[in-house]
Amino acid sequence: MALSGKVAVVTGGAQGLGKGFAEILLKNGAKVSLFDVNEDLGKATTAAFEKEFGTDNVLFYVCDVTSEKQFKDAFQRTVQTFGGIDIVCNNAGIINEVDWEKTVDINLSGVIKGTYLAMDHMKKENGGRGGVIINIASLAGLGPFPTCPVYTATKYGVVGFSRAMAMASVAAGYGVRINMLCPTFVRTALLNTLKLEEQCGQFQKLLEVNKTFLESFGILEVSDVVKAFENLVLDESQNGAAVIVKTEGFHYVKFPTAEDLQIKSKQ
Ligand SMILES: NC(=O)C1=CN([C@@H]2O[C@H](COP(=O)(O)OP(=O)(O)OC[C@H]3O[C@@H](n4cnc5c(N)ncnc54)[C@H](O)[C@@H]3O)[C@@H](O)[C@H]2O)C=CC1
Ligand SMILES: CCCCCC(=O)/C=C/C=C\C/C=C\C/C=C\CCCC(=O)O
Repeated sequence: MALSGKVAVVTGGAQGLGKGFAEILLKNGAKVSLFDVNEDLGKATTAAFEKEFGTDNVLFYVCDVTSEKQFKDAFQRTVQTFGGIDIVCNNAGIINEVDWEKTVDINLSGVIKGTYLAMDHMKKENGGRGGVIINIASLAGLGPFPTCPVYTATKYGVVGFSRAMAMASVAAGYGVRINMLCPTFVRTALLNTLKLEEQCGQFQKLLEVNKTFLESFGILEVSDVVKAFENLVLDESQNGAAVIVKTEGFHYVKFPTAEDLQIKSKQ
């Protein structure tokens, strides 16, 4: 998909990976609407992007992905201003094994809400232009991260939901591709939460497990994941596939496709 002139939404775009995804989309000539619950950080990131990429190309909405109303309004206002949506990246995520319901609300329900709202605007049967939805999972969506069982569950949920939606999109002829990104550890603010008792609760004492995992997988830079993201947005050939990002590089995980399961498109 050529990105120039396309319209993108990135949730959790104020910092970390979301900010990196937004920046590469802007560099490729897309218009980007950032949704984030952190107003101060969101405004600061938007101001920096406006300076570099122009005020007509960036929007920011204060939006908590757990709020259906805020999320719906932010999508609607983006469409009103930019004229449609072609790319959505459901990226907002947290780790909180104590308030684990909040983790499920943001990491899984937030991705489901974001995907359904994106589909409302993008699917061809509603007059949308089609496009791509990239849901940010984790390597912990493909294998267990023992100190964060609920985080792991949400990321497995993101992978399962996205695979099913990718096939539903083919069957229904929505014209929207869905992919998942599964990075190992990345140097962002999220990584610091691993040390915090209020976030990790009973699992905080298993610091040795974290140490073993961190030593085994290493730590990626945001730019490593951004490269994989850019490739995934541009490559239209792999609906329903996940991309793993490790320190060695990135590669597709091949799941059975809609075609393999003999799912036919309505159109
Ligand atoms: N950092 C890592 O090691 C890895 C991160 N991931 C995933 O990447 C995604 C982004 O993570 P990072 O950039 O590392 O985190 P981060 O903590 O640096 O950034 C997360 C952003 O999401 C926003 N956010 C949090 N709750 C929100 C809500 N309810 N509504 C809207 N925005 C909200 C925050 O304000 C922040 O701007 C997450 O889904 C995370 O699970 C996946 C694998 C590894
Ligand atoms: C606080 C940041 C840590 C959590 C962020 C995150 O999502 C990082 C995950 C890192 C590693 C993944 C954890 C478990 C993976 C277990 C097995 C993977 C098997 C699959 C494979 O290696 O291909």
